[in-house]
Amino acid sequence: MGNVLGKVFSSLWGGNKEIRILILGLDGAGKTTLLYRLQLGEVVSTVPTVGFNVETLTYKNLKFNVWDLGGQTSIRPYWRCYYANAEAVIFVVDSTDVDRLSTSAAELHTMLKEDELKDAALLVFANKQDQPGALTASEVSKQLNLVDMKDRSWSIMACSAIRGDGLNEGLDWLADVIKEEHM
Ligand SMILES: Nc1nc2c(ncn2[C@@H]2O[C@H](COP(=O)(O)OP(=O)(O)OP(=O)(O)O)[C@@H](O)[C@H]2O)c(=O)[nH]1
Ligand SMILES: [Mg+2]
Repeated sequence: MGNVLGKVFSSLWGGNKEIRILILGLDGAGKTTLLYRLQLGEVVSTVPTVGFNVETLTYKNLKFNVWDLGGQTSIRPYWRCYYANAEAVIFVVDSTDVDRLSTSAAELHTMLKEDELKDAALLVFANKQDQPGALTASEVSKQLNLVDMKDRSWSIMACSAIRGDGLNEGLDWLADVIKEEHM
């Protein structure tokens, strides 16, 4: 029964349409760790991403095509090559990297000014909550000026890509927003 309903709803939302999602954020924020934690359910060892990783994730009947882009300063200018048709951005922040929160905020707001992303939902992950000294989600939210953001669906979630906490809560929010926009 659940399966039948699932299929009905799945066709209502465009069936197997892949939903393009970008994972962005500064180098070392934990984007690649997060991607593979979500896809494989385990922690992989990573090296700094030069270029991108792309994986398909099925979550709550939605098929996400997830692009994890390298975050080093020299490759951030290439993020914009991937903006077209992105339905959502997952922006990852290292909550212990207090010195670079202003850089993170600047990159976030530069990105959000782009016309191609004007309708994209934004999920911020305040990552590395397993570390001592990690700022809370509300402290990160304040530093990123998220409350000033009008005309966009956004949310922030505290998480640890290593431990896995908070990830499903974040994706639940994203799946609900995407389903609302598709109905
Ligand atoms: N303690 C802790 N470490 C984490 C967490 N997530 C990622 N890391 C570590 O942070 C480092 C960088 O993680 P990556 O996933 O490679 O970071 P990235 O954002 O993909 O970096 P770039 O590819 O350079 O943009 C690695 O040593 C990860 O193990 C977390 O939740 N907690
Ligand atoms: Mg990476």
